[in-house]
This record gives sequence, C-alpha cells and structure tokens, in this order.
Amino acid sequence: MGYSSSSSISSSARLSTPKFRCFDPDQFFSERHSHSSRPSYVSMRPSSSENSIPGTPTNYEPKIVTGEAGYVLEDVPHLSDYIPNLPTYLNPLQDNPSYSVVKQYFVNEDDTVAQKIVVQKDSPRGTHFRRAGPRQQVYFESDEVHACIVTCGGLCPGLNTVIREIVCGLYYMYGVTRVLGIEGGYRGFYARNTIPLTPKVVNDIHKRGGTILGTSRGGHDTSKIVESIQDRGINHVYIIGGDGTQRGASVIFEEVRRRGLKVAVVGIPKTIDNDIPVIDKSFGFDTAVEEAQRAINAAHVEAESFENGIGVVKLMGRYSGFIAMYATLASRDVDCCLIPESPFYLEGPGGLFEYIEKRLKENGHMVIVIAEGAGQELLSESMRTMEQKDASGNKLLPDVGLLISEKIKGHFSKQKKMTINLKYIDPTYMIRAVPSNASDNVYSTLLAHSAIHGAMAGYTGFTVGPVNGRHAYIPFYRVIERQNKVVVTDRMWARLLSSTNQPSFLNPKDVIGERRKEEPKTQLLDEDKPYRP
Ligand SMILES: Nc1ncnc2c1ncn2[C@@H]1O[C@H](COP(=O)(O)OP(=O)(O)OP(=O)(O)O)[C@@H](O)[C@H]1O
Ligand SMILES: O=P(O)(O)OC[C@H]1O[C@](O)(CO)[C@@H](O)[C@@H]1O
Ligand SMILES: [Mg+2]
Repeated sequence: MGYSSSSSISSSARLSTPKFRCFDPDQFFSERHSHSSRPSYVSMRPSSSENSIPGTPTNYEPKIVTGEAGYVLEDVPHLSDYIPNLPTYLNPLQDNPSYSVVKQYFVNEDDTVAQKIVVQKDSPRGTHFRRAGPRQQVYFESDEVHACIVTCGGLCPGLNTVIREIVCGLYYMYGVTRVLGIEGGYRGFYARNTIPLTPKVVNDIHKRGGTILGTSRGGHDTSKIVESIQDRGINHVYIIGGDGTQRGASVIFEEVRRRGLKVAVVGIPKTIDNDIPVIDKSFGFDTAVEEAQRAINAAHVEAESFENGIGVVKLMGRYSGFIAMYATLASRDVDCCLIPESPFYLEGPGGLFEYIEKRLKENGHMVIVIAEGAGQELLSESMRTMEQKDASGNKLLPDVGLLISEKIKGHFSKQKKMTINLKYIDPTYMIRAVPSNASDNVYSTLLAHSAIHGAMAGYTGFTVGPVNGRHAYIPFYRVIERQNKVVVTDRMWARLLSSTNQPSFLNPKDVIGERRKEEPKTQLLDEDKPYRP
C-alpha cells in the first residue's frame, strides 16, 4: 500500500474536523507558493548508497511529496494514514503556564527542515524532513496514553537522561501518568518485568551512567513484541538505540501498522559511534569524546616520560571512526589516528613503521589512537575467516590495539634493534559507561521532547534528531539504509592529517576518484552544517 494525501481542507477546518493529518499539498502550495504549479506525488524507494546495509526491512512505500524547484519532502507515517476518522484534541500545552509565554509555540503544520543548507542560486531545493515540535492538535487524550520506553544495544552516556525526560515530559507537558519501563532491551517485552516510571522514580537518574532499564543485544521477536504491546494496552512506544535498534523499531512499526493499531512507534537514536546517518550527531558522542581525552592524556604522559615512548590508545568505533577522529582533533597530543575508513599499511615507504621511526627521531615519543574497527586488513586470513558475531549479528572484532602494539614492538626490537617503550591503553567501556556531560544532557532533553510531541501529534514510524540544528522527524528507512562514516576525502579528515602530520595512506588516484563523487556521505563532516541543538 502506498501513502497518498488527497484532502484539501483549510487549517481552521482541520482543527475541528478530526479526519486528515496527512501532508496537505493543496494548502501548502496555495498558501506558500501561490504561483507554483500543483506538486506531483511520487511514491518511490530511496536509492541505495555506498554504505547501505543489505536486508534493511522497509516493506512500506515511503511517503514522498514533491514540490516546486526540486523540493522533496520525505515525510513520516501518521496514524491517520491507516486508521480512518481518528478524533483530535486541543494540545493541553496551550494552557501550560511555562509554555504559554512562547510566541508561536506550536509548530506550523507545514514546516519542514532542509537536509542540505548550502545551496547555489540555481540548485534544487532538495530533500526535507518534517519539523519536530508540538502541534496545536493532538491525537491522544492525556489519560488515554499508555507509554513504554525500552533501551537496546550498547551503553551510551545520556540514556538515563532520555528516559527521565520522556517520563517527565509526558507528565508535565501532557499530563500523562502511565509510563512503563521495559527491562533488558527488546526481549524485555516478552521475557522480563516492567517498571512503572514516574517523575519521582526517574528524578536523579540522569546523574548515573548506563540505563536504569538495562539493555541487551539480540532477542528481537517482532510478533511477541507487538503482542506484548497489544496485551498491555500500550499506545506510545519509545525505542532508544543505535542502528540495529532502529531497524528493530522499523519492523515493529510495520507490524503495528499491519495490525491497524493506534500505536505510535518512535525511535530515538543512540550511539557513541555516531554511525547513524542524516542526523547531525547522536547523543553521548560528545561525552565519549571528552572522556577519551583522559586516556589520551595518560598515554601522552607515559610516552613523553620514557625514551622512545609510544602510547597506543584504542577507542570504540566498530565501523566508523568518529570518536577516534574527534578525540584526536580535540587532544592535539596525538601523532597518528587510525580509523576503519582509512586502510593503512605497516611496512615500506609511507607506511606506519616508517612514520613512527620518524616521529621518535624528531620528538622522542608519540601517541597513536586506533579505532576498534581499524586495521582489519592487517588480520591474518585465518583470523578473518573465524569471524564471530554477537547476539545481534554484529561482527566481534579481534583486539586491534593489542595486535598493532605487538607488531610495533616486534618491528622495532627485532628488525630495527631499537629500544622502545610502548604502553597500550584500552579505555573502551570507560568512555561510554559515564553519565552524560552538560551539553549531551540538554541535547537528550530536546530529543525526548521532540519524540513526545511527534507521538502526541499522531506521527509514527520515525526517528527523531537534529538536521542542521533543527529537530526533525525522519522516516525509519532513511536512518537504517546506511551507516554514517568518516569521509577521508572531506575537510575534517584533512584537518586531522594536518594536525598529526601522519601519512594519508591514500593513493592520489583514489582521492581524485572520490572527489568526483557528488553527494557527501556524512553530515558531521560538512563544515557548513554547524551543530546547534
Ligand atoms: N534487522 C533487524 N531487525 C530486527 N531487530 C534488529 C535488527 N538488527 C538489530 N536488531 C535488534 O536491535 C537491538 C540492538 O541492536 P544492536 O545490538 O545491533 O545495537 P545497536 O542498536 O546498533 O546499538 P549500538 O551498536 O550503538 O550499541 C537488538 O536487540 C537486535 O536484536
Ligand atoms: O561489547 P559490547 O557491549 O557488545 O559493545 C561494543 C560495541 O558497542 C559500540 O560502542 C557501539 O556499537 C561499538 O563501538 C562496540 O563495538
Ligand atoms: Mg550498532
């Protein structure tokens, strides 16, 4: 079934007629583009990209609206798309003394957020997402809402803040009192107990690392999960997790929609790896980068205190090297940063060993930061074939920090007969088990609020997050179709290379080939997209 929007009713009529909440193109284009021609509707699958993940479950047609000058809205599903005649209610926030002072507190129904904000005179307007925020009309009455929250995947600073702010936001903004915490990730829906969450229960949890709900990998049984949602009478499902979790949320949404349930399914992106595309960055990332500074500082102190001291620090980042890159850029004590996106080699001219020798001669010590997914090409054939996976199907990687440390020691002691003092620091879990810092706390609060407003307004099947600093509702398929990666031909990686002076390990021919590719594959690296939560 494809989505389509066909109603043409004025906004005042829509306030009192609780029928359609789909994007209304007639109104949009008559009010804002009075000279424009009628937009055309297309229902299309997004094209796959280089980092796309095979088997991504998107069995529904995306809801896409096109407009003038190349405007495209990749809209999110709405409960009224598949449930007719849903009543709407005035948003209780309009009587809330804290919020009533805000001029234009409610988001205009037609507001959208542009994905690309650096444009030229003649460039098409491009892709947009629906702007997040409170709507004047909501699709749930306060006492009708029965919400649940689940956290899945690895830990991330800020998980407890998001939980807290969903509970408090629902309570204080919308008067919702029934919120359940699902214990232990997806499998908790059918195999574990639930925890009733109130503002009192969650009051100071943001000061703690981890998640008060517990988390897990694997255990996603869609029909059991949806049955549990149905049996418990849950109608708001807030799912906090990384790329795998968002894929799980997408199939839950599809099943909910197939069963015709009035249940809003909302994803809140979580990952210290920052590997979720479209959004500016994920919560917890800043905190993790900050925490990584401690390990790098320690490595630097150790390295500079010994003759030919080398400090090696391994940081998380299974497929994307954002933490390593940002921690390196922030520190300025790092001489070499190795990430999965930039294959490197050890021996010969331009290789890592040659560079280490040069740095030791120049400076007497050096610090190397390596992301856990880097250097996989250095693994022996046998190590690669005995690939192991975790319960969610993610590759379990051998300890590349240890491997590289051993190789460096072997090279300098056996081949170069040179004494080096290498200290290997692996702070892996330390950078994600901490509570979130101040800026991640504020960011997590906004995410929780955007999620709540979207669910109350009847939107579903979306992930919430900032796009160019403006919070938006992004259809699941856009955040699960590929992973966000460091682009090694972008300016930020160039800045890193210039700050460390390390070799690029790149063949100049590859660089020219990369430059020809038009679309930037990541948001963080586009310097024209500042992060403004
Ligand atoms: N394709 C999928 N369909 C349904 N469920 C999935 C899918 N991929 C992952 N999941 C479920 O999502 C949950 C979390 O997945 P995963 O362990 O990959 O972590 P994540 O959400 O990617 O977080 P992170 O990698 O940042 O720690 C698991 O319970 C897993 O079973
Ligand atoms: O050991 P765990 O809990 O599976 O988590 C490790 C993984 O979690 C992450 O931080 C996020 O996916 C990865 O960088 C890392 O490989
Ligand atoms: Mg993941």
